[in-house]
Amino acid sequence: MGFSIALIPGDGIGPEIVAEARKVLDCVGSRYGHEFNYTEILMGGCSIDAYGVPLSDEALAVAKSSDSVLLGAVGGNVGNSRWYDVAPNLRPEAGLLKIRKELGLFANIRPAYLFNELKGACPLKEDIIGDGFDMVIMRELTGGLYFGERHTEEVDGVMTATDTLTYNEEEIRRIAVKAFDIAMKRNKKVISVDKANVLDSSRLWRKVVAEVAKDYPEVEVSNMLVDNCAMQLVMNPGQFDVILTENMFGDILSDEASMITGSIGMLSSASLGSSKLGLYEPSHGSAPDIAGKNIANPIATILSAAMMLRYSFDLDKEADAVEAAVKKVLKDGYRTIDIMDEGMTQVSTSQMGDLIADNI
Ligand SMILES: NC(=O)c1ccc[n+]([C@@H]2O[C@H](COP(=O)([O-])OP(=O)(O)OC[C@H]3O[C@@H](n4cnc5c(N)ncnc54)[C@H](O)[C@@H]3O)[C@@H](O)[C@H]2O)c1
Ligand SMILES: CC(C)[C@H](C(=O)O)[C@@H](O)C(=O)O
Ligand SMILES: [Mg+2]
Repeated sequence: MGFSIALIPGDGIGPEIVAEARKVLDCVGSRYGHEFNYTEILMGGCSIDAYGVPLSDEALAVAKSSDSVLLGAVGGNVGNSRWYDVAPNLRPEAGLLKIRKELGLFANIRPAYLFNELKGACPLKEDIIGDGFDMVIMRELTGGLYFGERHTEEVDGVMTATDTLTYNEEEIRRIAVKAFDIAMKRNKKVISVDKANVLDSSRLWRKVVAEVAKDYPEVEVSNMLVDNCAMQLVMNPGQFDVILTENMFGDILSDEASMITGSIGMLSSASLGSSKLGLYEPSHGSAPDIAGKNIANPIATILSAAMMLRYSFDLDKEADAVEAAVKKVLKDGYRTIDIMDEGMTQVSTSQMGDLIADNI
């Protein structure tokens, strides 16, 4: 079968890791008889340099008309880059927020899974990790602080900046439904994470989640405050199956969870809406500190491509093949530097991509 993929390499390590995911997809294509047609588009700093905007209308139109979108990462060194000395909607990250909003991708699924082979790269003690770590963060992606009204102004001679956090019950309901649906396919346990001791939006969040829970009597549901959750993740990670949370809490907690899997270079993600069109990207950023060195871990992007096969194209056995190839390569002892451990063989970004592709 043929599938169209909008490919967004982006900035920093983006082009390096996307090239490896494409290599793996091409192997899947020839092994299983599918044709993946790529159209490369610019987003982020590279688009600002070329067109003066982080995402052009033309690029957005290509993404909208594709079967799926695969992204590396966008952005540069925030404290030290010409891309950030401008209005917020002209910064590299604005392109990412725009594509998420325009494509209606309100559900960001971030699976945090510790491969047995990487237990040595996990910073937690063995007795804390126990049998392993396998959970999903269901992060709301098109609401909250990222999309609220904001401005900076001088008030009584003092510079004052404002961001607003708004959720309506429809936005909460649709992401809660996604979380409960995924829990039904897993261990039937949802922990909804909020800050209901302080925020009105979190109080509404709790109320709506409780309503949705009534439709899923088999799912065990509880609430947890976000600060406690940050602590519980490192103290007792095994208690989590599905975390359901709002946009910014999910952003922060997913970076934390990634380290339990060994490295942020292991955490894949899928951003979905109500159609088959999804955006697939690693959870990490453009890593300017290691860009251009061929040392970045491409596995998060490769596993994101596997999620694309599964969710956007319904190619389950092909997705299984990619995940199995990643596991085999780790089992054979190959590691990029971020997950390197004693007695293992260190490989580059492109060597890791070759090894995974060879194992499809
Ligand atoms: N989806 C995205 O496009 C996305 C996501 C997060 C951050 N960003 C952007 O990326 C830029 C850099 O942000 P940051 O430095 O805070 O976060 P980052 O995730 O880019 O990097 C954090 C640390 O993790 C390391 N790292 C990240 N990915 C890695 C990989 N695949 N293999 C090995 N090591 C890896 C980096 O070297 C760095 O030390 C910022 O402009 C930020 O806005 C973009
Ligand atoms: C770059 C930034 C806008 C983005 C986010 O916060 O959503 C990133 O950190 C992520 O996790 O995808
Ligand atoms: Mg993030």
